[in-house]
Amino acid sequence: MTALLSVDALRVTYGGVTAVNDVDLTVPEGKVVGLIGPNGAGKTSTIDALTGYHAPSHGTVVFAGDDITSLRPHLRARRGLVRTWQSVELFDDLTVEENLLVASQRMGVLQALRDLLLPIATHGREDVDWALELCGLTDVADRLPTELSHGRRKLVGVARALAQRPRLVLMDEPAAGLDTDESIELGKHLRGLPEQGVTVLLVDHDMGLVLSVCDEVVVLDFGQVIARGTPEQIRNDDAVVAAYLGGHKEESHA
Ligand SMILES: Nc1ncnc2c1ncn2[C@@H]1O[C@H](COP(=O)(O)OP(=O)(O)OP(=O)(O)O)[C@@H](O)[C@H]1O
Repeated sequence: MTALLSVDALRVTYGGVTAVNDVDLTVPEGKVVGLIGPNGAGKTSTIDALTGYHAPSHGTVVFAGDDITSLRPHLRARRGLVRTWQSVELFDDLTVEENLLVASQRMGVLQALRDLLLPIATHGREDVDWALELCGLTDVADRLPTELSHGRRKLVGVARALAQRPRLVLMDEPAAGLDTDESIELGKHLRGLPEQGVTVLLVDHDMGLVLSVCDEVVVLDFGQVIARGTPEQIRNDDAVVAAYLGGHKEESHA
């Protein structure tokens, strides 16, 4: 199995706080990999380091065979490594489709040349239609985000990342705030991504979602990997159970 993303000895610090310590991670192409852990375990810090939003103090990040450890976020995105955010910041005065169109525009010389040659409305249209379809949003393409349920707005956040045609999408808590039905709906869309050529690294507290959609799961606690394996192995792992029960009882949904 080819590794699309491999992370070696990643360390992330904020001043004197070590949020991620010596983490190795492999995301094989065509898989959905879960990254879970109690509050403060270092999940978002890991995503920030992998996408270039916070420079790691140690370690390497290799994507599609290239060392991207020092690459800026937009250059990683251009190579096909994109993320979603915990809070969905959509443009409320643009339609769902327009929100995706904005995301699908790639900046740079090629974009400028296309601006000269093509009407703006045609840019990225195929990618946007594809992302809308994948997330079951085609019927609300012309609606404003404020007209949608919280669950569907979260899906717009996912679709916005997909409209960039990523090879790997890192999702930071896409199920936060969703009810059970919305989470199941999201899971169906996530599970369909590998066959569309999109590999997924999924961070979420919704254990039902993570254990049902992921091929493998990595568990962090206090910035370190404490377990990795199939959902079945993780479900029965003593260290994982202890991490979630010991001192983290506030995570009733996990
Ligand atoms: N900007 C920051 N400055 C200082 N410390 C930070 C910063 N961001 C995160 N931390 C600390 O780093 C550790 C890991 O935080 P992080 O947000 O990565 O965890 P998490 O697993 O994503 O948590 P949650 O599930 O609550 O989102 C925590 O101790 C947190 O307080």
